[in-house]
Amino acid sequence: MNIESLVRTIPDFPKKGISYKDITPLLQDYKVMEYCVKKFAEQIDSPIDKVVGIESRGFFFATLLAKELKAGFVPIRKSGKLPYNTLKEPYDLEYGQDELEIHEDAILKGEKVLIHDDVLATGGTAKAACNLVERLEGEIIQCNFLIELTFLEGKNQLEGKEILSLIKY
Ligand SMILES: O=P(O)(O)OC[C@H]1O[C@H](OP(=O)(O)OP(=O)(O)O)[C@H](O)[C@@H]1O
Ligand SMILES: Nc1ncnc2[nH]cnc12
Repeated sequence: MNIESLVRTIPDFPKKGISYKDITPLLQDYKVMEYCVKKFAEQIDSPIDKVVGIESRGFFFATLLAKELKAGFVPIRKSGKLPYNTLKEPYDLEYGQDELEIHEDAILKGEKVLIHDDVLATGGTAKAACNLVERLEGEIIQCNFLIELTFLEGKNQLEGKEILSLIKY
């Protein structure tokens, strides 16, 4: 299946100079979503306790993947959205700055964690997510992404982590 053809590139969104990868066409077909979930799942060879999805586009596949892997789902959200006690991590992204949060009881010490997001760009977001999981003493088994913008070298931020991306630009 050619999933790359279902990613739409929007020039100068949300800021001039950014070539935005829009995954919404890919989400419109449940067979494509099934295919992606299968592709992710077949490259995870140890049991997973929690799949962590990063707000907001990371949530789409993280919940599907959690169900497929018979794991729990944990949201990492942007500042001020989670209602209970949280841990916070500031981060930089390709077009700005923000802060991510996780509930303090979302991951138990030693739990095996898969981190998912739609896009790995500069890696700031994924790195902050890894820091949050590791502060809760979760063990990160893999970080996976639908899309990796290799020219931004986000992988360098995730040294020592297993990384999987279905589509690379
Ligand atoms: O590797 P980085 O340079 O950190 O960028 C990747 C992040 O940027 C996008 O999220 P965005 O902050 O645009 O939020 P959204 O998912 O809510 O649209 C994307 O979904 C990743 O989370
Ligand atoms: N170019 C891009 N397209 C979509 N999401 C992104 N997140 C960071 N950079 C992005």
